[in-house]
Amino acid sequence: MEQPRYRRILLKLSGEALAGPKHFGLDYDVVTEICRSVKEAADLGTEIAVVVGGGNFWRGRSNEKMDRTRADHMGMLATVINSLAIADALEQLDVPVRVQTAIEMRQIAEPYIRNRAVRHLEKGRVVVFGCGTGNPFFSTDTAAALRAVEIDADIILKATMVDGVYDSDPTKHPDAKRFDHIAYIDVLNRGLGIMDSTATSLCMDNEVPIMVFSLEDPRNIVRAVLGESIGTIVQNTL
Ligand SMILES: Nc1ncnc2c1ncn2[C@@H]1O[C@H](COP(=O)(O)OP(=O)(O)OP(=O)(O)O)[C@@H](O)[C@H]1O
Ligand SMILES: O=c1ccn([C@@H]2O[C@H](COP(=O)(O)O)[C@@H](O)[C@H]2O)c(=O)[nH]1
Repeated sequence: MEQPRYRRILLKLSGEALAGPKHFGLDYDVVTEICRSVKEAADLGTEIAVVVGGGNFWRGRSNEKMDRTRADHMGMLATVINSLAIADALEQLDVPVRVQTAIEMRQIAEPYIRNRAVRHLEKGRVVVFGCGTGNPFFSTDTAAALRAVEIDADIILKATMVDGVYDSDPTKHPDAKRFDHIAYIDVLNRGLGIMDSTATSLCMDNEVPIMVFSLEDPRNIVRAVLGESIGTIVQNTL
């Protein structure tokens, strides 16, 4: 059997990608396809924690008329909807899974308890972290960075709408150039918007590498876990 490159990963799933062709809300078939690849990756023996975005429902910063804190609370709730959908699809595929939320909602999910999350991972359960960091003015990328550091993940696999980090936003600049590798400091100095600067800084300070790759083909998750060169690696040393 093929060996996974990483002992423990933090998989950051784009919320937007879960909407599929409808571009809003959840497409359960898309969620299931992604979860098939998560199962395949888990079967390789790598421990998997998941943080999912909420962009398929709501992003606090996009709603300028609202009070930002309240809008961000709504965004965090959106991540819980996505987390529960992922948990459901994984369970239907017979993958053991637990959801933990940064804001308590005990009737729905476990509260986030770091040691408990690690224990779940050691037992081979996928752990899905909902509600981001639990604080407004942050993003799920920052939540992914924070949880990755807390659980001592080897890498953040950021599965998103683009196939890597470019020298400018490729959705706005079709001639943008993709990097195979880039240093965190260059992402920050060039102001590249693939992740927010808080998330990038947290990864840089704690030396957690990030692999950015496209979720258009969900099997990229398996390729990434096997250490194949897909997308862009962000780390300190090039
Ligand atoms: N330099 C860049 N290289 C690659 N993508 C970039 C760059 N600058 C901006 N982007 C944008 O970043 C987006 C990915 O980041 P974003 O945080 O929006 O995704 P996400 O975390 O998958 O979102 P969500 O979970 O909220 O749906 C891409 O779709 C792309 O438009
Ligand atoms: O720690 C966090 C994480 C997220 N939010 C809010 O949720 C939405 C959705 O997250 P994305 O990372 O944009 O997918 C985000 O726009 C925030 O409004 C938060 O407040 N705190």
